[in-house]
Amino acid sequence: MVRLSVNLNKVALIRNSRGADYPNLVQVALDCERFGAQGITIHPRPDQRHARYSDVAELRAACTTELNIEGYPAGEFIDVVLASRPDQVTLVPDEPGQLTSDHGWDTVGRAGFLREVLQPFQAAGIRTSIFVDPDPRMIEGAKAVGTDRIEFYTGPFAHQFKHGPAAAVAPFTEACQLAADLGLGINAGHDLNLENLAYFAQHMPGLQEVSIGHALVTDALYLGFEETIRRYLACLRGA
Ligand SMILES: CC(=O)[C@@H](O)[C@H](O)COP(=O)(O)O
Ligand SMILES: NCC(=O)COP(=O)(O)O
Repeated sequence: MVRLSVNLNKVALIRNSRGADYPNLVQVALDCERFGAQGITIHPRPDQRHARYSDVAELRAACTTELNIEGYPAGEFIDVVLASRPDQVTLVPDEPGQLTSDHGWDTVGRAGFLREVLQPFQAAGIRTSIFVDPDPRMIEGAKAVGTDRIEFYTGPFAHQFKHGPAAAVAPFTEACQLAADLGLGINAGHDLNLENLAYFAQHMPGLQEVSIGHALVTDALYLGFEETIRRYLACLRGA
C-alpha cells in the first residue's frame, strides 16, 4: 500500500496571509487524518512564508499518523526537528528564498555533508529520507551516505506526463527498481495530482509514500478535504 502524506504548506500560506491562526493548521491536519490521510507533511523554509518552525512541535503533539518534516538541513531546521522528533525528516537541497523545490541532491558531490547531517537525526530515532532525481549515480550515492529512504523529485514526471505518460515515468521506474535492489525505502513527491498519481504509483514497484500538497489543497478548494482525500486514496488503491 502506498501511503498518502498531505503537505499543508499551502494551508499555512493562507493562514499567514492574515497574520492570525485561521485556518488552524493543527485542526486541518487532524481533519485530514480523520478523512484517511496516512501522514502529514510540512516544509518550513527559512523565510517561514508558509509552514513555520513553531508548527513542527504543534503538529508533533497533535498528529496520530506519520509526521514528515521536509527542508534544508541547517540551523533552526535541524534544532527544531531534533527537538520535536517527527517520524521522518526529508532533506531537500533548497536555497533560502527558493520559490519551490526543483531538484534533488548531488549525493556524490555533497556526500560528506549528507553523511554528517543524517547522523544526528538517525541517532535520535528519526527516519531519514533525501530528495533525489531519478539518476542511478545519485541513488547509489544516497545509499552510500546511509539514508533510510529517498524521495524522488517528481516535478519532471508531472511536466512530461501531459506529453506522454510512458516516457515520463520510464526513468522513475528504472530508478525505483535500482533503489529497491539497494534496499532503500522509496517515497516520491512534487506536482503529483489527480490526473497523474494513479499512473505514477502503478509504475513504481515498492513505492511506500507520496507527499502531495499544492494540487491536493487546490482540489480541496473545490471539493472539500474529505472528498479530495478520498479521490487521492482511490488513485493509490491497488498500486
Ligand atoms: C520537497 C517538495 O517537493 C515539497 O516539500 C515542496 O517543496 C513543497 O512545495 P511548496 O512549499 O512549494 O508548496
Ligand atoms: N515532498 C513533496 C511535497 O510534500 C508536496 O509537493 P507538492 O504536491 O506541493 O508539489
